[in-house]
Amino acid sequence: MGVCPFHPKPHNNKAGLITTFLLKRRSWLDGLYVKSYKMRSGRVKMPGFDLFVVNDPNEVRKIMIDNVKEFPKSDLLHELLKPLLGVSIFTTNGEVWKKQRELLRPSFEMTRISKVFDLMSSAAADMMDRFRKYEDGSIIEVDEHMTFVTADVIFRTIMSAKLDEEKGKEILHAFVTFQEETARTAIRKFFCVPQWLSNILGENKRMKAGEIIRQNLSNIIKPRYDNYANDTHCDILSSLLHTIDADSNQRFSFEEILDQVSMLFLAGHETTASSLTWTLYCLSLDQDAQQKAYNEVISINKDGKFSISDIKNMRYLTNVFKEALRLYPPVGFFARQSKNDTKIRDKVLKKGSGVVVAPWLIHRHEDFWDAPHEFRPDRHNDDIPKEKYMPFGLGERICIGQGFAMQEAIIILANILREFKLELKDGFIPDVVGRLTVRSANGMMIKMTRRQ
Ligand code: HEM
Repeated sequence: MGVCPFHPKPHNNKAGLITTFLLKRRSWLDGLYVKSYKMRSGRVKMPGFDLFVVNDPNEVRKIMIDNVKEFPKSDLLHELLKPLLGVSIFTTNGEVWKKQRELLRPSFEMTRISKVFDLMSSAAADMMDRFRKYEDGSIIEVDEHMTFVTADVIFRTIMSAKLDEEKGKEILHAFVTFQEETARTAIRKFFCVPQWLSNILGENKRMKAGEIIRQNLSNIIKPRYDNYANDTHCDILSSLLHTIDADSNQRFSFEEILDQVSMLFLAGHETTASSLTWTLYCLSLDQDAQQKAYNEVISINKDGKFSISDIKNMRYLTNVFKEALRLYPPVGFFARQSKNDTKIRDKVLKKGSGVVVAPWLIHRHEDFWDAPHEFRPDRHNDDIPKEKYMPFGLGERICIGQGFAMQEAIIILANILREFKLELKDGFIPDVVGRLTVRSANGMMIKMTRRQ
């Protein structure tokens, strides 16, 4: 038996068009219904878009691995994220994507070296100092802390810069606005709301938020770009600055580098922050799992600085994190489109139709899991087929930062658990919303008490 963390209750029946519009404007999870967690595939018809949701493992394999060229990343996703990410690896396709992935690969090999581990550990140490400033037993909104520390890790590892608290607040606030407005823009596009109305309803606000984030990143990157020959840093930005494009034999332009860094900032902090907040939530609900994780952490290292091998040996804590990723996959859906007319199961798809593989549904599918909504870290003692568990994606578009994120998450969790006992604030229920990532709209209120 495991505890059953909160998730939005699905509707009994498929909602009508207007209801769908109103519900999904807030969160796409609000539009799900009971059958969504049982079906192998389903079709969502909207005035401006035809969408196929695919849960069936064989079809998922075709879309994400065997036939991946037929199901590129969606143009709509690219268009929606462009104000922030420009033309970067997360949304590009074909040769452009291939080249960008090649360009970034060596930087991520760097994440295995101890320098990155040390940078993550120092960001975690600063986070612990922030927690220690609260009175013992305070109720703390931990989501804000997880967002800050993960953004700080990205700043330190990618740009060798510490995230300053004031600037941090400005960037993270702009990012929340960007997320909320992007989800709304998507729904407006599905329902053919005209562009002029969309601009009034939030599109301008969204553009402004994207600009604020890019301007802040640009302020750090530009001096280093202009003076790249003397750049002695050993970070991901430095490797981007020194890379020569094999085709043009030129350095990457400032805009190209800004696009990649903005993308790494988005993909690298938002997802990890979401997963850490949900892990702290699950551990606060499941005191037995928390005690087991705590025992493991102190049996490995009671009071010293954690080493890379300490972190690797935290098997149970890793299972806890994986189980939180199952229940609350930060990237709740993967957006693709069909390149040609095609067929999925018995359904005919027209060229350009939207195809969605949704870990949120697959990870909670009734045919694939026992007690799908329960938190049971021990499930991960067994191998789980990758078509049924894919928090980091699948196939050639799999997350490039997976190793980075796993290492970072365990460092942060181990530091918190060793020093604090976590309990959910009495009566607190998270407001689970699906936007670009799966987050709690009312934060995460946790009582943190010092362990003696
Ligand atoms: C718990 C944390 C994370 C989760 C759950 C996660 C999840 C994912 C998923 C599901 C995808 C594939 C999306 C798709 O196929 O549509 C992806 C792609 C990507 N992620 Fe992550 N991610 C995490 C952390 C990170 C970090 C820390 C970085 C970088 C510092 C990163 C960088 C990327 C990049 C660059 C891609 C695009 C890869 C490509 O298309 O070739 N991610 N991530």
